[in-house]
Amino acid sequence: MPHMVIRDPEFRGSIIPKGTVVFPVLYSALFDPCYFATPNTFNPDHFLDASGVLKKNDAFIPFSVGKRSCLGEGITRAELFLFFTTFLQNFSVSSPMAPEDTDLTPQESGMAKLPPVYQIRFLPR
Ligand code: HEM
Repeated sequence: MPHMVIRDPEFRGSIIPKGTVVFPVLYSALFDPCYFATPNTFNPDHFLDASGVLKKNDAFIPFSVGKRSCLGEGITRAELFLFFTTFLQNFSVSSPMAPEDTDLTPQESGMAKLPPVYQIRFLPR
């Protein structure tokens, strides 16, 4: 989302004049190799410590940060939790292909990274 600076802040040695429109690029944090060992691959270890316990990753900011961060973050997190727990309680998920043969490389598409088309099998538990 575009934002406009309301003062003349200094950022990394440069003054950003009041009124300048700034586009925060969340991509630069969400794919930062300093915080994600393999930023371009599906890797749950990005969010687990050495013991397999969930850990907070400061660069995981899909809802942005600060005063104008997403107002819907709470409801979105709750919905995702309810959706996936209900879903996994009721279905077994598998792939008709061997995992190593499934290419999950995102297809670039302007503003977003879209997943490629692939098949998944859902079996009622
Ligand atoms: C996966 C789902 C969602 C993601 C990843 C997401 C992400 C974002 C991001 C990145 C922003 C911009 C923050 C900024 O400008 O710094 C934003 C703003 C906003 N989002 Fe979401 N959002 C999601 C779902 C929702 C939902 C479900 C709602 C409403 C129920 C919502 C309401 C808003 C509102 C009102 C803003 C503007 C906040 C402001 O400008 O003060 N979002 N969201």
